[in-house]
Amino acid sequence: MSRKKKGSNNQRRGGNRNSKKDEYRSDLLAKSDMNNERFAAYYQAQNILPQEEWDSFMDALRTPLPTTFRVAGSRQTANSLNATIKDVHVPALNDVVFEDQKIPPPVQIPWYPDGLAWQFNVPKKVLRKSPEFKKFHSFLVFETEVGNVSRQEAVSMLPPLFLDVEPHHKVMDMCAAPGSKTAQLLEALHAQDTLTASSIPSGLLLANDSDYKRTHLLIHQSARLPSPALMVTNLDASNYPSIKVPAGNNSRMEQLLFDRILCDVPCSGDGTIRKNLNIWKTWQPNDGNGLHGLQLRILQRAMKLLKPDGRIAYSTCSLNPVENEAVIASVLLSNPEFYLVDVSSRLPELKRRPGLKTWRPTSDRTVKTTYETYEAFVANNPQAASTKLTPGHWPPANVEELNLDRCMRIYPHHQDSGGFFVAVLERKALAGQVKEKKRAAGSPVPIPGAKKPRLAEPAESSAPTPKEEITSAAATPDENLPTPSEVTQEPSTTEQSFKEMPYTFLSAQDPTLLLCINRLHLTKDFPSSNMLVRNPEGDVVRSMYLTNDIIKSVIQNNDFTKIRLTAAGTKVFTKQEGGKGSEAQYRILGEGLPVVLPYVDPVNILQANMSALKTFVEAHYPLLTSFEEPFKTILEGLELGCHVVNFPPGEIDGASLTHELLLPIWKSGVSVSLMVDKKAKNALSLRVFGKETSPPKQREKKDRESDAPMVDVDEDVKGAPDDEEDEEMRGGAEQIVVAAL
Ligand SMILES: C[S@@+](CC[C@H](N)C(=O)[O-])C[C@H]1O[C@@H](n2cnc3c(N)ncnc32)[C@H](O)[C@@H]1O
Repeated sequence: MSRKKKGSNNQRRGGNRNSKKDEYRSDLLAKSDMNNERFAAYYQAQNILPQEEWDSFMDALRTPLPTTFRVAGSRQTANSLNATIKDVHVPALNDVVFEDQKIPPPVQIPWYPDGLAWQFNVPKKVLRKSPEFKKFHSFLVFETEVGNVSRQEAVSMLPPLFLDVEPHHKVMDMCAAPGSKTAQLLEALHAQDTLTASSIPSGLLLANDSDYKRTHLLIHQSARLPSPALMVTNLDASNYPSIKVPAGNNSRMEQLLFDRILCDVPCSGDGTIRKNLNIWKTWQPNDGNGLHGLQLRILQRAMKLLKPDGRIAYSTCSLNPVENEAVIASVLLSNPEFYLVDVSSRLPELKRRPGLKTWRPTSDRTVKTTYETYEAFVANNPQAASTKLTPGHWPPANVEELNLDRCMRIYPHHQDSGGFFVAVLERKALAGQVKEKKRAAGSPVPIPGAKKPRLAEPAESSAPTPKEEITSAAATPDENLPTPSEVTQEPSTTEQSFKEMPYTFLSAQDPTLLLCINRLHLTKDFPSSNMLVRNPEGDVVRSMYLTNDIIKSVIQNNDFTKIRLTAAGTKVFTKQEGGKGSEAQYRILGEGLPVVLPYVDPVNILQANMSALKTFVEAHYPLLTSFEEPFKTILEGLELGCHVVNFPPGEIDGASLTHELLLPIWKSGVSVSLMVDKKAKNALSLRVFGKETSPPKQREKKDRESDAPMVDVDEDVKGAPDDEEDEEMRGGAEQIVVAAL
């Protein structure tokens, strides 16, 4: 393969950290090298498209994928930021001409609800050099950092949309990392959030991934929408243990079953070939063949965890029927209480093709031959038994009865997207459960490698006693982790020993908790019995987390020395050492404020204005004397510690705040500071005042350091990756403190 000249971008972005990815960047691989005879022969044999579409399909695969993003966050927040994109940014990009060429502005993806997803196709050079696009690009970068924008492939946004999640649903995301779809599910659970305050959903989202490092990436990502209803586990989804919860009001325990389950399974990922150019070089049919068994086991397990009338979305970013229709056909055969849902009238603007009813697997790397039936394959391959191919890789005899045409295939040339597959399955009402039990003993399709799932034991045994408290968001995402499409290994969760901290609920009378509630002026209805800490002694050492009732019940009734629980609830309070001479106190974390806000006594919320906001944003530790009256006197009269400030909409010097903003501050002796991390502050400054904040001046820093809080406000932000290329892998700032304006 010939390569075009290497750009200098790689060096600029920090040496060769991304060398593996950059090697295959679209501007480094000539179109003429985007060929793979095996790929073409295989998909021609599968008849995935009418012959007349083949050339446009292949052409689309050879063109770079447009940039797509989703306006994230709870509904009101997202709608508000979306209006800014539509009414401010897009008009400014409407008439951009670059090197004599008109550059098209971003457009809304037509099928995405409420126009919240966008797409644009602009060369990097334009993003760097056109002042209008440069400004828009900075806006996107900052909003992504604070979690208001999610750079996500358009097709990857699809599966959660078919689940219709509601705030009371119990939802499971079986293969969740790095978490772009988890975020969508969380947003749906939090549909009732307002611009400034978070709701506490009665349902839950259990997000799981078998890769430990990627689980922490997931935790990092989902901290963009802090939720007391989120739990993260690190387990093999194909063998996921049953979770116990009390049955109604009596003391009997029953298995927790889910209303909605997402199975976005590991796959060969050839639908991502437009951005993962190495697939051109490496593709061969056994990639998909080898994953079929794991995909099947994960989906089978999901089916056992689903409530009657519940719904599953199964998805892959692969075009291979062996990973798609073959998996669906096999599970339908062994679970007759399930059926494929006809979703053809949903998202009417989405161009899709029905699922296949015939396909021809092969284990021949060169794809010289493919086989219509398993029997034909065995007859022609003496080594058949040593391949990963099973009868379940082929269409079953009753394929016509399964409605496989209800599956959705998304092809790149139809709407300039990646390739994708989604199937929506529902479980029939209760009578089906009886059938399921009868069938379980002799399911017609053997599932390669299937194990009996473990049952969670009652929470009797004590948790391990690690030395230090670990905050759930402390992981540093690893940029060299494989992208989802590259995950082709059988999972192993046993590689790392299980060192998670225990989860201990505080007594509502815990003296430190009570002190904290008093100092922060929280109302009596604050759910103090749902506060947990994570350290072996169960004492308040540093941070306190809030969960909803169902997460509390799950934690209290299951043995988490056996279920690898890596996060639960959301961190709301953390200890703040005082400056010189003042005692330590607890403060509301920026990310926790929306959750705590409904319980902050309104009389204790300080009222500020645009001038105060400007002072807070321009300096890092502004002196009390730098504020205008009457806010200056209000600040001077405050006790030291954490307070909440309300900035109502307003204008100053041409800058405007269009929605109310509530932020935590910390008052020290002579200065006061916003308790938001640098990135959030930058995004706020850019949005309201049109400029970034400046780094602290040496002088300013020196003058105030004796007065400033001992812990920097950035203490909770660790290791956000800075690779803008890979949106699925991209983490964001951990604190979502600034709602969209
Ligand atoms: C396609 S990716 C998921 C992408 C994710 N849903 C998102 O939207 O960000 C597949 C994920 O499955 C995980 N995985 C692989 N084998 C697994 C297993 N046996 N159990 C659970 N997760 C598994 C991988 O670590 C990977 O993160």
